[in-house]
Amino acid sequence: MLKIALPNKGRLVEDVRSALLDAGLKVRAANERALVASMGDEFSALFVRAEDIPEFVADGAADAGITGWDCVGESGRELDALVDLGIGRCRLVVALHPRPGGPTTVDEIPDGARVATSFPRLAEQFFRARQRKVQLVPVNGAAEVAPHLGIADAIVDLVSTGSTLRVNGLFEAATVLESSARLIARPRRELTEETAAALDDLALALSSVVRAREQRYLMANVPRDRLDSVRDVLPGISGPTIIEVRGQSSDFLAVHAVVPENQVYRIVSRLKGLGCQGILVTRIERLVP
Ligand SMILES: Nc1ncnc2c1ncn2[C@@H]1O[C@H](COP(=O)(O)OP(=O)(O)OP(=O)(O)O)[C@@H](O)[C@H]1O
Ligand SMILES: O=P(O)(O)OC[C@H]1O[C@H](OP(=O)(O)OP(=O)(O)O)[C@H](O)[C@@H]1O
Ligand SMILES: [Mg+2]
Repeated sequence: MLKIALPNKGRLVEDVRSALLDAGLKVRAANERALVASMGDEFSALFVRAEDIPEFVADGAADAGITGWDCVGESGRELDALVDLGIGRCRLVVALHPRPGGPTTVDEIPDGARVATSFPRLAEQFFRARQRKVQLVPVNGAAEVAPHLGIADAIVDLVSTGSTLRVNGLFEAATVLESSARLIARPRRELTEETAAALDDLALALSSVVRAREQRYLMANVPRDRLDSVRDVLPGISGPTIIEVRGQSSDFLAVHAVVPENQVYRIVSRLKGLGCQGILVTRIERLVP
């Protein structure tokens, strides 16, 4: 059984659970606070803090893990990202407090400025690369209040909607790292053949889920004489599937296609404009090209 380290609380828990479920892996925990659980037939889940997961995987306490890329970067450990799950999207940023004559860019941050962060390693690397000599103030969370408490001049923290920064009167000056949750494992050369093969299966299942989430399955009845125009609107994976409709007026053909989720809105109105009828859009569970 392969051991997969998963976040036990916080932002990633629900989305990770649902991605695994869509991949066919149901976590069967004895109770809410259990630290281990079985997951499908091949895996067991180990619930730990998101930020500890890279260490656990790197040290071999778990065979793989799912956690934020920010946590992996901060750990400084050599780990491979096998799948980007596209969840827990956020950015690690440098944020500043607006004040007259104060810095508005990273290059204007003066030597000796104090920077509050719970990402000291990534922050240190970032400022070193920009030749800024800042003084890091390690905090465990809520870095945004540090400038108000007078203990820091800037912060390095995670942002997604930007509302926490806004509420605290800070503005973004630079991006340190783009993050999302990844399936991680030790470098391939360190894995046994058996472990590598089981992880390939897991990576394939999860990536098929991620791909499916970005796509929709679209069906429509298309006027036969508009087929060429419809083909231009519907790319599909390898072009739309075109089906003769038995019993229906021979003026129509049924067309099925896989289309990007963010284009469904535009495609449906264009199909309508071409005289298509009975347009149906459904979710896809998994997509293996
Ligand atoms: N605002 C956000 N939007 C999207 N993803 C986020 C956001 N904040 C954090 N994350 C992601 O979720 C991961 C875990 O963060 P989370 O806040 O759940 O735990 P934590 O801050 O490490 O611990 P704690 O439970 O003590 O808050 C982060 O490492 C990051 O990858
Ligand atoms: O840009 P926003 O959408 O406002 O999100 C950013 C906030 O989210 C995270 O904190 P979280 O809510 O996880 O609380 P925490 O500080 O306890 O981890 C992060 O540390 C920011 O404070
Ligand atoms: Mg947090």
